[in-house]
Amino acid sequence: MLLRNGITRGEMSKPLLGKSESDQSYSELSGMTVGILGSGDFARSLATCLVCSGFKVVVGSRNPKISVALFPATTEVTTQENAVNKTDVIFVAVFREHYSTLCDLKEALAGKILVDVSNSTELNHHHESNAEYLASLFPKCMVVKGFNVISAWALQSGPKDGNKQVLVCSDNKEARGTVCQIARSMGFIPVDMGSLSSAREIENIPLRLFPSWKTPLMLSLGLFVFFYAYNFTRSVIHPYVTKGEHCFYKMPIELVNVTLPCVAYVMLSLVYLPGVLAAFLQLRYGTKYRRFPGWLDQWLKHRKQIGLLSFLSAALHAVYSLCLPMRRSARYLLLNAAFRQVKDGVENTWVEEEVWRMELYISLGILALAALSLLAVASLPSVGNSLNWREFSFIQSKLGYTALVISTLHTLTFGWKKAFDRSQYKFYLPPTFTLALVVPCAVLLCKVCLQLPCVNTRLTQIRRGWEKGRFVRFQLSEESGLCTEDFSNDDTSNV
Ligand SMILES: Cc1cc2nc3c(=O)[nH]c(=O)nc-3n(C[C@H](O)[C@H](O)[C@H](O)COP(=O)(O)OP(=O)(O)OC[C@H]3O[C@@H](n4cnc5c(N)ncnc54)[C@H](O)[C@@H]3O)c2cc1C
Ligand SMILES: NC(=O)C1=CN([C@@H]2O[C@H](COP(=O)(O)OP(=O)(O)OC[C@H]3O[C@@H](n4cnc5c(N)ncnc54)[C@H](OP(=O)(O)O)[C@@H]3O)[C@@H](O)[C@H]2O)C=CC1
Ligand code: HEM
Ligand SMILES: [Cu+2]
Ligand SMILES: [Fe+3]
Repeated sequence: MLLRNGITRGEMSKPLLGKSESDQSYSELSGMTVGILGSGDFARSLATCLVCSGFKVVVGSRNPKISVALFPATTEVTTQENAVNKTDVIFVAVFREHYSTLCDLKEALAGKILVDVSNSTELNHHHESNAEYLASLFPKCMVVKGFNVISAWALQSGPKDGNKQVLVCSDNKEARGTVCQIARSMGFIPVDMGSLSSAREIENIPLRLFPSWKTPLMLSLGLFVFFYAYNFTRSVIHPYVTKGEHCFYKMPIELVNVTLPCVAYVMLSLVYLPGVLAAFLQLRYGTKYRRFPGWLDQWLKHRKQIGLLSFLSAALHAVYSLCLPMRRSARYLLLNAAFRQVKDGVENTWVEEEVWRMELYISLGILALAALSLLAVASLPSVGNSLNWREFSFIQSKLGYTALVISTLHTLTFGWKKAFDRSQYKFYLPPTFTLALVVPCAVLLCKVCLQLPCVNTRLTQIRRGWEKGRFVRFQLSEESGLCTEDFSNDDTSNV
């Protein structure tokens, strides 16, 4: 079924376009016989997918009689030697440890394409990659690395689930092309990775576990622990030590709901801090042709993950916030307050200022979350792909700063005058939101500075290629009329 798409597309274009190269390869491939050595999980899934893509499959097993029941009916299961003799392309679905047992087939395999699908068990386990090891055992074969990034499961369910890319490399260009065609016929997207020396890299890929998320995750975890400990000291230890009050019930919800928003808010500002730092560095260097320090480079690259984690924390904060009034503790506290009020004969405790403060900060919180949700949706590849880069960076940059501003207003209206209220200082520790405000406010302040006309013009010049103390590297003025100033050699910059 999967190949069908590929083939029909190829065949339909034939009458119109004449014989293009890929059409030829498609028709050459259909009905071609492909061999598989091994009868394990991977071999079975591969055979199934190859058969349903229109290939003939021959499986070479040490025990063909037993293995035959495991394969689709149209598959031929035979001895290793028989299978190898029947085809020119052979997938080696055997673990590296057993490659040497295939050495008896050396003569039969000479001149054929061997596809190494194996994975390593740990990063850089052996000094040479599995594929290079196979090539050294069979010097007369054309060894191609491929398909190891596809799990047996993904092969079986077809390329609609999971990763569709198949990374392929080989020292023989033709062999590489053939395997790419087979992958394409099966509905995968082959990615040409060049010579066999890339095999090591390709074999390491399935061993990685979210490498780009590690640092951002540690960062958010670190912030969480810090803010949680800070709040724990203020809201649980302080009342316990000073008045002997037990406030441990606050640990699962109330403390978490002070910690999470602070993590979300600080992380959001950490998404936009590196861009500001980069701009300042460019102003200082006076050129964009100088590399940023490594840590800043890494930081800039991790902004997406930091932003998504910020969104996750903010979403959790919203859910926790909605739960605040439905807790039993909240009801008891409310009833107790009501009783006290009745006893004191107070009829009305309405405080206009408090009402307005809360209405405003909740509404701002909801708006901030809405902006963050749009950012998160835009970072889905399918959505991002439908936007041009201008639209994408407009959403990411402008909407992101909007979210940061609204969050700041949310936090400020929540805090209101608490920062100036001495009773809010527990153990001399200021309220948590004041700590959370530091970095975001600094980022916003710097951003405002960068927007000042004198700074902004210089930054724009630098980003167009102008360099301090040098003549203009390229002249826009004649062709586009965009740039009429003469930027040459003015060290007395207006920054
Ligand atoms: C929920 C969420 C999801 C996110 N998802 C993504 C995502 O999917 N992908 C992603 O990349 N980020 C993502 N981010 C991170 C962040 O939104 C983007 O990195 C954003 O582009 C940062 O904007 P910025 O204005 O700080 O920086 P930048 O856009 O880097 O730069 C600021 C300004 O300087 C200009 N500029 C910068 N460098 C140059 C240069 N060398 N030459 C000329 N002009 C330059 C830009 O045009 C821009 O106007 C996400 C954030 C959040 C909160
Ligand atoms: N399972 C997966 O999801 C993926 C697996 N791979 C790779 O595919 C290869 C095979 O994996 P998988 O199918 O899961 O493994 P299995 O253990 O299920 O299958 C291995 C097969 O190798 C054959 N074989 C040939 N010679 C020997 C020997 N001397 N000793 C033992 N077995 C031998 C056996 O078939 P017979 O008895 O018929 O000869 C056996 O069925 C591995 O290199 C793996 O890294 C790659 C990507 C994903
Ligand atoms: C639907 C969205 C939101 C709702 C309903 C909401 C609600 C609340 C509530 C009720 C509080 C007070 C918590 C308490 O009493 O301890 C609060 C505090 C706070 N919120 Fe939100 N919020 C939302 C979104 C956001 C977003 C998107 C951010 C930032 C990214 C944010 C950052 C903060 C911060 C920093 C505090 C102060 C925490 C403290 O120090 O106590 N909120 N929010
Ligand atoms: Cu298929
Ligand atoms: Fe080993």
